[in-house]
Amino acid sequence: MTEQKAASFIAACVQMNSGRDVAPNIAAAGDLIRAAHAKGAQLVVTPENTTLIEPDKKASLAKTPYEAEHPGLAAFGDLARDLGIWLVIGSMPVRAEETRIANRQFVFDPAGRIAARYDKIHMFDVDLATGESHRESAQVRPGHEAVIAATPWGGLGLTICYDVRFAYLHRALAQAGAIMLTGPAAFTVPTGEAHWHVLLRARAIETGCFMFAAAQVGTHAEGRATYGHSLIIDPWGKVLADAGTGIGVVTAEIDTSLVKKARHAVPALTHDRSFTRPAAPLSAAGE
Ligand SMILES: O=C(O)CNC(=O)[C@H](CS)NC(=O)CCC(=O)C(=O)O
Repeated sequence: MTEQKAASFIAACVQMNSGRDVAPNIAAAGDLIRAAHAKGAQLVVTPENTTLIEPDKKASLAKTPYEAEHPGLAAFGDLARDLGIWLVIGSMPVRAEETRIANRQFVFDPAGRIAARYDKIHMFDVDLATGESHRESAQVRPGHEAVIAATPWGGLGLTICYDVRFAYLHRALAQAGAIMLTGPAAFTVPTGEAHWHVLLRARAIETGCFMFAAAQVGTHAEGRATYGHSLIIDPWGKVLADAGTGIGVVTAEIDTSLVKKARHAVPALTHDRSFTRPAAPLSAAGE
């Protein structure tokens, strides 16, 4: 894959507050995607779980059809085609097997075809000090494959939410040809306040990639809250857009020549060294 193609374009992140019913979420996302297109966006990214945030696991399974029957597929494919844009649905949960779902990202090309799919690899299984607990792996079948979509502007590496904490995934994507990364999310408020900006900026800086991180925001069903602050970041780590805590759309002009510039200035992506894993800490007494 060549590193640079068409030089410059407008990208957008949609920030939304998805609820527990699929149809209104598809409609709300559609309105925001149209608003992004009206601002000139040629690539639009929506948050994790765009089509459903249903805390009840039984209900969530029941509301999550297999991909072929999911109304979001047709709706978003048609929308991408009607607007003539590259559309990334940050994730749309789909049934993967009888009792498990996949947290799947879809890239639609301007003809409305699926250009790429990615299943979230890292599962958010945590117990926060605030009492908030998540066991994503109880219902989600994790992915095993890193994916890069080919766009007219260059490779777009796909990640989802908690993946942002795993630098090696982003590094692998960049080393395999990504010059841009997606990082759609439904981040918690406490981890967002402490970690969101710094994690995303670090991934952009380490990889010399643009980062498009569209986020869920506000209060969802059963009091679940998400952090918002959708970000567009350049390869030097500069925040080009921050959506704050409202529902809406942010855009930024993406000058892909900045990728080469950042990687030329600091070629860390090509400076990997191999080393043996540490066997164990050295004893306090010393050797
Ligand atoms: O819960 C749902 O309804 C849908 N799933 C999500 O929102 C996902 C998995 S639980 N959220 C995250 O990965 C947050 C990561 C995060 O907040 C962090 O890494 O700090």
